[in-house]
Amino acid sequence: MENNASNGASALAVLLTVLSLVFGFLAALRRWRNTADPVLPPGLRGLPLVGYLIPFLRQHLHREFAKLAEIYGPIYKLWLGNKLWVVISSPSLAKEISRDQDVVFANRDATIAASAVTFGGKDIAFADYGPYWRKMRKIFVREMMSSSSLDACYSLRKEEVKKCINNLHSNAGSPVDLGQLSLFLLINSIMAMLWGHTGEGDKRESLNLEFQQTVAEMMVLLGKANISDIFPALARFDAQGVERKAKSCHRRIDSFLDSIIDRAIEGAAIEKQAGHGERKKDILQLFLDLDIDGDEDNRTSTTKNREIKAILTDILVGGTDTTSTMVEWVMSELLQHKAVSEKVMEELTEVVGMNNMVEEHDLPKLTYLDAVIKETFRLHPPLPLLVPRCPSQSATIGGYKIPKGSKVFINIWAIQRDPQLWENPLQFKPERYLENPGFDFSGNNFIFLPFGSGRRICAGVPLAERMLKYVLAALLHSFDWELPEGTELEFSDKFGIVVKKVKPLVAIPRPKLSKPELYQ
Ligand code: HEM
Repeated sequence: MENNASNGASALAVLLTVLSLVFGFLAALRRWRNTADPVLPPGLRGLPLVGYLIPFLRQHLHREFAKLAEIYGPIYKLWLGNKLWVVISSPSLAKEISRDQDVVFANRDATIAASAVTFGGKDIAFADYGPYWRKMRKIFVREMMSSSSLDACYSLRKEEVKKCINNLHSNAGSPVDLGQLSLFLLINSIMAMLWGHTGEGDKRESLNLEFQQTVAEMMVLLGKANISDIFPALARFDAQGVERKAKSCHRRIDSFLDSIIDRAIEGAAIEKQAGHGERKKDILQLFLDLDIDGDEDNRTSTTKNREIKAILTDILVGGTDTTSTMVEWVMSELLQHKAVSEKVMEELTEVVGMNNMVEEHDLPKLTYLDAVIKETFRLHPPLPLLVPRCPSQSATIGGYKIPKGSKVFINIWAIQRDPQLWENPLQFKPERYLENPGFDFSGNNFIFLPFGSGRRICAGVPLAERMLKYVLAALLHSFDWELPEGTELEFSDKFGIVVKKVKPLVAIPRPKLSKPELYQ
């Protein structure tokens, strides 16, 4: 009996020991899990809705984000409706996103306006990361942005720049809105490169003008803060009419591109019949000749045209407003900094001479102008938050959890003005790039990322670099620029798809080349 009782007591003791060990182990595991499981980044919680919306609508998003980083640190979160936004403001975290975990963060989160104008995400900028995006990006970079393709359409760019310089010369002494002038110059040059030969003909000028205006309208819509993006439940009301207007722009662009493609196909067929030899191709003709899919027989021409139209739209959207905005910022900084401006002029005189117009082959020798452009990119990046990324699965960044589907912004505006990374960051000092040549647009130096980084880095860098430098060199070498009497320079900016000057830069050109014939 006694034996039985003592056996029962020891069995109970063993059971209790085992149970306490199991519970202890489980509790330890839970504690370990709690510390090992990353949490969401710090940030705003439960603020009244308006608290979130005010910075969003105030159109100073990059500045508001930089202020919040001072409170919450280099990675923080914001809830907008049920959407999680994560803002990154340090080079090491930018590297984690766009280099170390590039594939996970290689998706975009297209806004309603962007979806409406990108042919259902058939473009490069908003296509999901995957085989389609890889194929289109490869074609774009290899066929269009290669040095030989860009050299081949130089004459088309040059003609537009010459026309612009000639017009300015005819109206010399009158004030010019430099942002507008360069936007139309960029749209014209890019249209010339895209379908320069196809677009020839009587109706070209009027069609181009109409198209120019539609593209400019589309830029405004793409940059507009849209409540429907924050609260998808409200999207069907399209309260601000952004979706309706974007679709209307898209229809006009679509039908314009259709007619251009039809004319290109007809033109090529006529030339072939007439037995004309190969003539120089514009980008559209290059594209039409390409076997985009490697499966040409099984695809309709409608699908192929849709893909071509999506890419043409990308080039127009990505390449015009960004570059023309930079022309305006560089010109503003030069008007503000006379000593810098004089050095640029000296370099142009030495490299190009007063008896010549600038040519693209002069550009590599203009190293000081190059530094001026970089310094302007640092202080006024046209896309201060890049194009937001969206993780395709949950990830850990800086020890914090970033859930799948969040919208991730890299605030390069804040990084490029951070006093811990840059000496006297608010000073305009091009010499920093001469002293330290380790800065370029490749996205490898994470304190300087005007074109982004990683696999979704800007696909148009080679063209952007050439066009920006060429247009600036031509404007600066052909004219002296001065502000109209009584006006002052102003540097405040406003957020949009591209961050622009609030007050447009207006300046007066005074011809300075040795002979008037040079302007013809
Ligand atoms: C000053 C001029 C320009 C600036 C500052 C600029 C900047 C940018 C930035 C920051 C991105 C996003 C990069 C990222 O997510 O890391 C981007 C993407 C892109 N840009 Fe540009 N860009 C410029 C000119 C151009 C030009 C001239 C073109 C076309 C010819 C172009 C085409 C594109 C395309 C297609 C993408 C999407 C790339 C992708 O998602 O794979 N850009 N650009």
